[in-house]
Order: sequence, then structure tokens, then C-alpha cells
Amino acid sequence: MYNIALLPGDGIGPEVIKEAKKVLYAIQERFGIKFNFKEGSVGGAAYEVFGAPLPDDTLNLVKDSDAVLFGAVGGPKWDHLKRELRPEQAILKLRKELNLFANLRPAVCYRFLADSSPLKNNIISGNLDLLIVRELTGGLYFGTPRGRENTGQTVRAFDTMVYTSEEIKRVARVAFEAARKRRKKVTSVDKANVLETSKLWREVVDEVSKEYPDVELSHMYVDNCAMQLVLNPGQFDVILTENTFGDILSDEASVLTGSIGMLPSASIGEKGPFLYEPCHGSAPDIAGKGIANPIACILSAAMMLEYSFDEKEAAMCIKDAVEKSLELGYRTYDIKEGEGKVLATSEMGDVIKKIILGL
Ligand SMILES: NC(=O)C1=CN([C@@H]2O[C@H](COP(=O)(O)OP(=O)(O)OC[C@H]3O[C@@H](n4cnc5c(N)ncnc54)[C@H](O)[C@@H]3O)[C@@H](O)[C@H]2O)C=CC1
Ligand SMILES: CC(C)CC(=O)C(=O)O
Ligand SMILES: [Mg+2]
Repeated sequence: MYNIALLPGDGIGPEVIKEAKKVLYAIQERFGIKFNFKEGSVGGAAYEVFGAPLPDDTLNLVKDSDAVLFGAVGGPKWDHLKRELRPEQAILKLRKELNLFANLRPAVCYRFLADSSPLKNNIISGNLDLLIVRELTGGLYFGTPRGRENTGQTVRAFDTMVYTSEEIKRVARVAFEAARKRRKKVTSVDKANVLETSKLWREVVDEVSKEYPDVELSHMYVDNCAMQLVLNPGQFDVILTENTFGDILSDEASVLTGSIGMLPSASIGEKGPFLYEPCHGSAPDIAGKGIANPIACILSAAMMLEYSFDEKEAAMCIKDAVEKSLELGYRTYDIKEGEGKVLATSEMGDVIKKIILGL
């Protein structure tokens, strides 16, 4: 029996979590794996009830679980709040509290979705399979000092980017280990021509690479990487990068897969519970309309089965069912093309569930 903390959050978070749960119940039925779901309040939804984006009860629930499936947090309703109270602090705190220092974001363009990619006329289209390994608990999102000073003449705002060699080493090892199971190529992305943190990043990654002589390492500046992703994404196997760069580059990579609604993620560390979440946010522009693409969240559940529970067959079953649904022409609005069958969020979940159950 696996204890799973479900944290739906805000906007489309609850809509996509509902579909992932539906799919996990189908897995339970087909494979006899038992899931015990407990739901926790997080983000703006938690702020409204408890006055805090990550209440103690939710943190305790998470710490007592075997894995966490997270929806999304945030929205314009809470944009006026001071930073500590904003919904986004919940996910940052969870990552830090659980020491989830590596975020794996696989960007795969499914064959049947190649026409949805803006690169459809590029020879690479339909052949995109890269993994972004993003450092998740350091860098700009956590560095201190941060704040504001009003000098009377102007307002100064500042954030700090800090990395220690240990932080770089441990996430680099995750990237090299992942590359070993893939096409054995790591591209480390930084801004070492300008930033001191990036200079250290490069030195440490070079050092770690000596432990992995079978893996080819290259370095690339982040601005060039942003361009290369669009120009020739097939050149990448594993992209290793720091927190902010990885956040931005993965949203960019998601478009190559057809939509940000297709991109799952796993946040891992030395020991669980690990956290799984779609790469997208709460999408306030489509929230409540029942049109969000649930596939990123469903594939995040598949990553949970693989990374937290080693249930490889069940994980593969979800991935195959997603691929089959696309092959059959089912689409959500964000990946629609031509005359394809455009489904609502819950209908897409139903299709994937039925494929898993062979119905
Ligand atoms: N991990 C998290 O909880 C994250 C939270 N956020 C928060 O989410 C809120 C909205 O942020 P945005 O910058 O608008 O990013 P977003 O990812 O929520 O949305 C960007 C665009 O992608 C579309 N989109 C996102 N997910 C989709 C899906 N599953 N299916 C179809 N279309 C989808 C949205 O409709 C929107 O047009 C903000 O408050 C932000 O801070 C943003 C990113 C991550
Ligand atoms: C919402 C943020 C804290 C981070 C983000 O955009 C992400 O992790 O993708
Ligand atoms: Mg992001």
C-alpha cells in the first residue's frame, strides 16, 4: 500500500489532480497496487482557510506520506500579498523542507503530436526526447539577502544567487546517472562568461564528469541554449542547469512537445517522500472551464510510480495509454490540430483510464 498526499492547490490544479487520481485508480484495478490517498490544502486555497499557503497539517501529511502529487498554486487573487504569504511559497517551502534538490523534466514529443509542435517542419520534429535536470533548492529563488531599500531617491530591489560546490555536485551526479541510462550526453547550461556562480558550476561539473568517463559532457551558455532548443532540440539528451535557468528553459522545451500541458516532473532528493507535479502553473486564464490538459499531471503520476515505488510496468502502462489516446486522435484544446477530437479535461482522463483498463 502506497500512501499518497494529494495537494491540488489552485486554478487548474484540482482539475488535473482529479484526472491523475482517476488514472491511478485504474492502475490499482489493473495491477492490484493499493493506493491510499489523503488530500491536503495548499497555496491560495490554504491561505483562504488557514491564513498560510502551507499549513502545518499539510506539511505533516506530506512528511507522513510515501509520495506527493502536487497540482499547481497561485493566481491573480493573491498577487497583492507579501512574498511570504503568496501561494507560490508553498511549493518553494515543500521543495526545501523535503530537500528535493533535483527536478527532472522530461520533454518528449509524442509521434502523434508532431503536428502540434511549432517545429513541425523541422526534421527533428517528432523525434524530441530530452531530459532537463534542474537544480531545485538553491540559486535565486532561495538566496539571501533579498529585499528592498528605499534610498529616498530611488527604490533598490535585490535577490541573491548563491551556490555551494556541494549543491552543484549532488545535482550533477543526478544528471550523469540519468544520462547513463539514456544516450550518455550531458549538456551543462550556465552563464559562466558573466556569473561567478556559473563559473563554479562549470568547474564542479567538470570535476564530477571525471566519475563518468562513459558520459560525454559539453557546456553551453544559457542564451545560446534557449536558441538551440528551438533550432535543433534533437542535439540534447540531458540538460543540466541551475534553478532559474531550468525553470525558464523547461517552459520553452514544453512547447516543442506540443504544449506545457504535456510536461510532467519529478522532484527528488536523497530520500523520499519525493514530489511529482506538472510543470505548468495554475493557468488562471482557463481555470474553471474544464478544458485544461491533464496529461502533464497524469504523466507526473507515472513518474511517481517509477521513481518512488519502482512500479515500472504500471508507469509504462500510463505512458502507453497516453500515447494511445493521442494515436486515436483525442486532443485537449491546447494540442488540437485540424479536425481532431477535442475533449474536456475529464473526458481526456476517461479515455486514458479506459485504455488502461482495456475498455
Ligand atoms: N508549480 C506551480 O505551482 C507553479 C505555479 N505558477 C503560478 O501559476 C500562476 C499562473 O502562471 P502563468 O505564468 O500564467 O503560467 P501557467 O503555466 O499557469 O500558464 C501559462 C499558459 O499555459 C496555459 N496552460 C498551462 N497549463 C495548461 C494545461 N494543463 N492545459 C492547457 N493549457 C495550459 C495557460 O492557460 C496559460 O495560457 C501564477 O500565479 C504562477 O505564479 C506558475 C508555475 C508553476
Ligand atoms: C512557481 C514557482 C515557484 C516556480 C516555477 O515556476 C516552477 O517550478 O516551474
Ligand atoms: Mg515554472
